[in-house]
Amino acid sequence: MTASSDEELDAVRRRIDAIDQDLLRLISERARCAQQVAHIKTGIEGGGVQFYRPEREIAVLRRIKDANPGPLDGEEVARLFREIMSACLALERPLNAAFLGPEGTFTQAAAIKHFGHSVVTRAMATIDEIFREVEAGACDFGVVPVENSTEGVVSHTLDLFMSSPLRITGEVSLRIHHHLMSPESDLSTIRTVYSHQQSLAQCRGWLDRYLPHAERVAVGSNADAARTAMNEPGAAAVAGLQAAEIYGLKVLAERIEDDPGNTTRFLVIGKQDSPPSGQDKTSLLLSCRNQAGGLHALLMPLAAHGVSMTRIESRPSRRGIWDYVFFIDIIGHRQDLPVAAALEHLQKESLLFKVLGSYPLAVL
Ligand SMILES: C=C(O[C@@H]1C=C(C(=O)O)C=C[C@H]1O)C(=O)O
Repeated sequence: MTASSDEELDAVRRRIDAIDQDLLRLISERARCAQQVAHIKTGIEGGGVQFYRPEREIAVLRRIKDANPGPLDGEEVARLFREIMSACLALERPLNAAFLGPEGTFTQAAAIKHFGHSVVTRAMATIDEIFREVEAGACDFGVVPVENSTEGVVSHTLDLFMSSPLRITGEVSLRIHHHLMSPESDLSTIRTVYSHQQSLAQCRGWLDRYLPHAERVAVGSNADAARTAMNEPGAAAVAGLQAAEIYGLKVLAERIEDDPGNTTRFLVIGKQDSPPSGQDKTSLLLSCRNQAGGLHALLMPLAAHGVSMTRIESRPSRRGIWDYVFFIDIIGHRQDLPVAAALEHLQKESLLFKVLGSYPLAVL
């Protein structure tokens, strides 16, 4: 390196150091503003303060993405601001979120993607337990898997909504990469593969090809699988990278999912409703009369008011053999005029009518 390029490098580094000082000062100033917000909120609302405002956070992230001058990618800057807000909110009051444990599951990764790293994540053994903890007020929010792009819907989660008073307050999509990990170093020694049943299904092609003789054992979660494999000779787990790190396993094969676009959608559940953010989604639980044209009558009001439906799932209601309920997602907030009109109309057509929640479309 020449003397002049050395000097040039030094000059740029000094500039970076000065910028970091400015950033630190600005971030601290922002954090003090968040503290003031907390103070004002407590004054106005007294005991029942809602510190976390999802619609406000989403507005901040959208604004940042729209104003982003580059060269950093929009998603990247939004992620940085997600973390700044997470830390500022924790100064007001730390949030806690129940997820499907143990440590290292994709549900935990989804919780952190949604709330940022300052959220306190609490591992639960089952999806039922997540609902119960949030219902009891022991956790502010819960994060539950609801749908996978290759394996379809997580029906247990949908079933729990039938009897729960909780609301959907957000959604998170996560790209899922599966890895084969083991205490062993050689693929040929693997006799048992542990994983969650959905993950085994998502890697079926790879497992058929490379481990055709290994037994596949379904367990409660991917992280459980990693923990089990840790102490068992000849065992391997299919799980995410975090699990390999937490349980000290060697990654024998990376990204073994059959579909490279493999994505899982998670729902954030809580007691509070999210106010309109301008770009929202509403989830409904409906059931119609068991007669010809029943479903058609349910969907008519949506079409009549120009409301788009993005998903429909049917589930047996467990009340009678032919009695089905429908989980429907539509675009718009329940308070938006066309949606409000469609919902009023729908309610008259349905036997069972429940708005599971209106929540902002995910930014990250
Ligand atoms: C600062 C506020 O409280 C929280 C923190 C936010 C932030 O750091 O930008 C935004 C929304 C709230 O979750 C607020 O309500 O404006």
